[in-house]
Amino acid sequence: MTTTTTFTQSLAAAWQKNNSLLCVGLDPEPTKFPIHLQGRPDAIFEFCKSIVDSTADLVCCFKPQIAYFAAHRAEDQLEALIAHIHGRHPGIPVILDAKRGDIGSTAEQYAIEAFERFQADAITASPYMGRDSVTPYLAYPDKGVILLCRTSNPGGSDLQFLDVGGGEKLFERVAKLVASEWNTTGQCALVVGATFPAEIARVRSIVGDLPLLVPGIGAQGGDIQATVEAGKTAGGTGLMISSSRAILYAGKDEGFAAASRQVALATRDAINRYR
Ligand SMILES: O=C(O)c1cc(=O)[nH]c(=O)n1[C@@H]1O[C@H](COP(=O)(O)O)[C@@H](O)[C@H]1O
Repeated sequence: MTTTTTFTQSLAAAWQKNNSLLCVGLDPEPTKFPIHLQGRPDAIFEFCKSIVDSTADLVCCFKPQIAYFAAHRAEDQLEALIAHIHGRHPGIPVILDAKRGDIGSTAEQYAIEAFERFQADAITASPYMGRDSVTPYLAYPDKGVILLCRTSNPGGSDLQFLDVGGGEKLFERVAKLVASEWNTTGQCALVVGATFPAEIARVRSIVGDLPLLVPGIGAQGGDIQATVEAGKTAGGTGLMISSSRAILYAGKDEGFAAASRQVALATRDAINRYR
């Protein structure tokens, strides 16, 4: 009998192996690439591959954002990049950040795209179309489904802070629903922005040890100490703290990947100080 490693298990193993709660976000913007890569047809793949290879021992996961590839007709480079991560850095899970959300029949296609075409280990999705819109992703028992709860952007409050009754806010209802009713198979996680540490603490108090994807440190200015102290589990894990631009564009010339490594190392260590 073959046993498959689930996203949750891979994540837990990577937290331990690399002693890291850092997620490097792969949001490639060709205009920000070093000159020697610009104009190359495979520039997006080469840029991301260099970042991946120079940071893989420092992270608990990678998170490519699909729009940065699709906008440049570079889905084939995303496919190649995920295959490269799996081949060269086995055990490091890949989250496809796609923030999908649609009726079940369409979500089935999104699931095929994420898990069969791109071979991602987890996907980000919106919870707002309800349980049946998430079921097609949960049909892949080894994959993770990371649902938006309290996003890092200022406008996240427009809807997520609405009172849904008795003083309960919408993001709290999402946290409760996902942790108690949707996570029957242990595949779910939530997105909570680093820009709102009080809400990270609130979500942690609702969801037990559920993994939290926490973007918003680095370019968006989230505080690392406040984020870790609010979100860590009793065991000092439970978090995928994601940073994209601050790591990707740390350097400008041929030594860009080494510069990214330095920032990733400093960020991982800063996170570890508060675990
Ligand atoms: O799901 C996400 O990853 C996400 C959720 C959220 O609330 N805020 C947020 O910034 N993100 C993503 O996280 C990344 C943040 O990038 P940086 O601000 O450059 O670190 C982008 O790819 C966003 O799309």
